[in-house]
Amino acid sequence: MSSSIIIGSDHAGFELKEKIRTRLISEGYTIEDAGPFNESSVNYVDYANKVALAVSEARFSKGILVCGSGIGMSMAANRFKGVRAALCADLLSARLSRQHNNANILALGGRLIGDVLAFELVKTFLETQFEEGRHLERIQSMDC
Ligand SMILES: O=C(CO)[C@H](O)[C@H](O)[C@H](O)COP(=O)(O)O
Repeated sequence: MSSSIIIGSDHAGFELKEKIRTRLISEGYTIEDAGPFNESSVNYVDYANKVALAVSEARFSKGILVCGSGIGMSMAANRFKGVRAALCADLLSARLSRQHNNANILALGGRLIGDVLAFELVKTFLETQFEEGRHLERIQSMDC
């Protein structure tokens, strides 16, 4: 299924972002790359803001953010209304972030996980549906 996704990183996540972007394009996804476009040191908050604003404004349904640990990206992204960014490093967390939390941004630690796990995390995140029901009221109570 083709879908429009926005992706961003900092310098520490650049290499993994490029690999994820290439893989998703090959699978038929339309990808907006928020940058950066080289490995020069940058402020991860700048790129978290670009991706999170795009998702918050519903210009993209999902986003992917990659930095060294994923922590800073998730912190920054979750400051935006309507954004539910999940930092994941295992497949069950990635699945539950979608089923229970309707996460719309996946944060990854480019210095902490390998390519194979990263691809599986992205696949799980993009292909798992939100279960709604009891979870919807909980999310709505976050007023986000
Ligand atoms: O989560 C982060 C910031 O809180 C990321 O890991 C950054 O990529 C990391 O801090 C960058 O570190 P660097 O020493 O400036 O490369």
